[in-house]
Amino acid sequence: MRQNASGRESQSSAGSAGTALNEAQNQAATHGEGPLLLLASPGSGKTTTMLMRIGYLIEEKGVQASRIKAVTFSKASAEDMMSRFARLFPALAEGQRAPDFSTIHSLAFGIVREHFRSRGIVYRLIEGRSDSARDGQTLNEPRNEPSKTIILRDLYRRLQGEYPPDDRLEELTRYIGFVKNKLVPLDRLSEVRCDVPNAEALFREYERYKLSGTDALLIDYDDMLTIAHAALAEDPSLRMKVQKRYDYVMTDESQDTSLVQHAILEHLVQGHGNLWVVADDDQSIYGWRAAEPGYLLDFKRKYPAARLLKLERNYRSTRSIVDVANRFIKRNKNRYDKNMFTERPDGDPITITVLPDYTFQAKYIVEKIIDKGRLGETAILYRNNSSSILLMNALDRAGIPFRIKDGDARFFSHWIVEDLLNFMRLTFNDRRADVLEKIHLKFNGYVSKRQMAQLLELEADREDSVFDRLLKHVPLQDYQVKPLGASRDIFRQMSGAPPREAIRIVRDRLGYDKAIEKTCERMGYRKEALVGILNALEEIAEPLETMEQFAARLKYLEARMRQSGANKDVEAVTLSTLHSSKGLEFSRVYMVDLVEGILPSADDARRFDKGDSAEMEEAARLFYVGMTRAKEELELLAYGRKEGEAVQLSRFVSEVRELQRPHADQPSGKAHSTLQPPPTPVAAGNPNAIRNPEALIVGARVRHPVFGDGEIILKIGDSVEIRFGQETKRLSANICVQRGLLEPSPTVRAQEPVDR
Ligand SMILES: Nc1ncnc2c1ncn2[C@@H]1O[C@H](COP(=O)(O)OP(=O)(O)OP(=O)(O)O)[C@@H](O)[C@H]1O
Repeated sequence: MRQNASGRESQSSAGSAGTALNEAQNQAATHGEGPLLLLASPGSGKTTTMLMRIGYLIEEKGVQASRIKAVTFSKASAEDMMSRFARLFPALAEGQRAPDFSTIHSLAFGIVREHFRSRGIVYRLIEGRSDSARDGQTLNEPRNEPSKTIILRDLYRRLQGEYPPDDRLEELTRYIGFVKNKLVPLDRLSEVRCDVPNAEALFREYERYKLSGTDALLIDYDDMLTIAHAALAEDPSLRMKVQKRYDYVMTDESQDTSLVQHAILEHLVQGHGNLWVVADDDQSIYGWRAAEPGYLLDFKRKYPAARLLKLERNYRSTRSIVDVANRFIKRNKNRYDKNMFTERPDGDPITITVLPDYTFQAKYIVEKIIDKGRLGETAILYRNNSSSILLMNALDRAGIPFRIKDGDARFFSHWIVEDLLNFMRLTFNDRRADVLEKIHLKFNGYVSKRQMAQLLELEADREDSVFDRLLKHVPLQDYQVKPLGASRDIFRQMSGAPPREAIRIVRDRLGYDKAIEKTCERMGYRKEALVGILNALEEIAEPLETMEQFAARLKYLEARMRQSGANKDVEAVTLSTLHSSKGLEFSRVYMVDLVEGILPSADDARRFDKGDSAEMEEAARLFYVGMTRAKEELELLAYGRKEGEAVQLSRFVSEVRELQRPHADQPSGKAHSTLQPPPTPVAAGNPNAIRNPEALIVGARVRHPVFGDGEIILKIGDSVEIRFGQETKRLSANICVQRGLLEPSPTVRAQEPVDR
């Protein structure tokens, strides 16, 4: 490096890249032979250091680029590294001289191919997910690429008698990957937790199918790893051949490397031990996918000669963010101790905003974004993909360009969405038995499968509705007659209703909510998730006048989600899950839905209460990853109510609030374990008073001591217009807040409105 942090001239020529490394970076980049573990805090320049090391090895040590293997976490980061390397060392990045950046999967696949070739094994790859897999599509249909989704769906149906819903299929896929990545022996499968009934049997069936399903051996992405590992272990000539290929092996994001991946890397460096590993155990967020951060804690045992270095200086964020994030993560117990610090200025404190109700969140963010601008420097981060739906709906309505990182469009093909559209279809034409067939078990009157089959056999009558045909021609139970007659009338009344009203009628009067509840009991689904989908649909329907508009809006949003990478060249807000935000940085970050049950999840909390803190610590790390994406401004958003029920502020937000108080506890503070989810806090004076002017957002219902209950209809700067009955008042937001003049109206009062 041209110059290190201590000002000494260094021998390394990586300085040709013009970057002055600090002392720790410099030591790591110019490390000689043997294993090294570099523990790096967020924003501490680990990628920069890794690239500089490659430059150093080539320029200073005369190592041929092709003898260096740099393993990255994803294909996108391999590409990103290559382009960053090309910027730092343009002369070294061309043609044959370029170093070899790739994912561990691509490395493993190369080994697998060699192994299969030498044994004459014919194989076909199973591709990951197929969005086009629908009920009825089976394994027997010819396809170019076998799809893992279709294979698993079909095996599931064969074993369980019905198709799995998407989330169950996803859980099954995760389980299979987990077992492989953890190298779980077949006789210990039962020790791996999985919420899918008969997961173990399904796993075995899947393995059997891959061996016997077609003319060739089928392998999926996880198999690449296990097969490469086994081949290296069992075939000395292959192992030696692969070992001879690289003199230096480097891995990035190693906190998320799994056991089988570590094992492959071990084979690779067995001869020379030149393994250079960079990791941040505090950013390990893929435990559920079998990442093995514990391996890092054990690194010294595995490689007793290993050198251990730390990069603790954060170049990204202001001191306010770095200090709080550092003390926050120190509450985790299972970690290497690090002390992240920064030389950057203080900046603004982290903002904590608790809105009265979930429904205000998207509107609130939209207002903030309009107010603050700098779209390209803004990110909204969330725990679950489902959060993106209402955010994108609101941003789109406000005409704010956005891009979604790794968007997930499955919401739009969820069976709940299909159900609602079918209910609406039946209001257009209540003679369609084919539409009734899709929902006949889901509303009052409950038409059995047998009755439905009888109805379908009847000749379609031009005049009669499906209900009249049922009542006239199909034998019914006595108790069905009245509700089916009533349902016919309700469907007729619904015809032409605005979509939001129609959804409410389906839910309340046709008894869809009750049917959902029963399905949840029968199938073990999470009711909150399904109700959340219904509420999101209501929100999308809110301003629309017709059901056609509603269907078109859903189509539009789905298309928008599918082109998630759109707006690449436009100044656009980034929407991302916390997981996908790793490695990114933005001037301004909003973290949303920070309530108990989401982050941490109900499952994290349950296990934690039983004394198992692993998941809770991973949830804290995920929160930490989110916080450390922000360069200047970080706002944490929560609310007091969701889906009509009170919710509690995330314990992580309470911890941040506590850490921001003057003289908050210092290093080593409390473990997350000592903090219970807090009771919703109250303000001084009028305990219900709204204390943050930003909570006064359009649509919020408030109560004033003189004017009574009202609704905010306009807000421009400090001025808020509130409609109280027939009268509209224009008030100063700041004065109202300072004097505690407004509180949420009683429908939402139970919760604290806003806190900072
Ligand atoms: N020695 C240095 N002097 C000045 N700036 C630096 C130095 N090292 C890194 N940086 C800057 O710090 C920022 C973060 O660097 P980099 O992207 O390499 O971090 P990272 O450790 O990979 O981050 P994360 O793990 O959070 O994704 C970049 O803008 C980089 O240019």
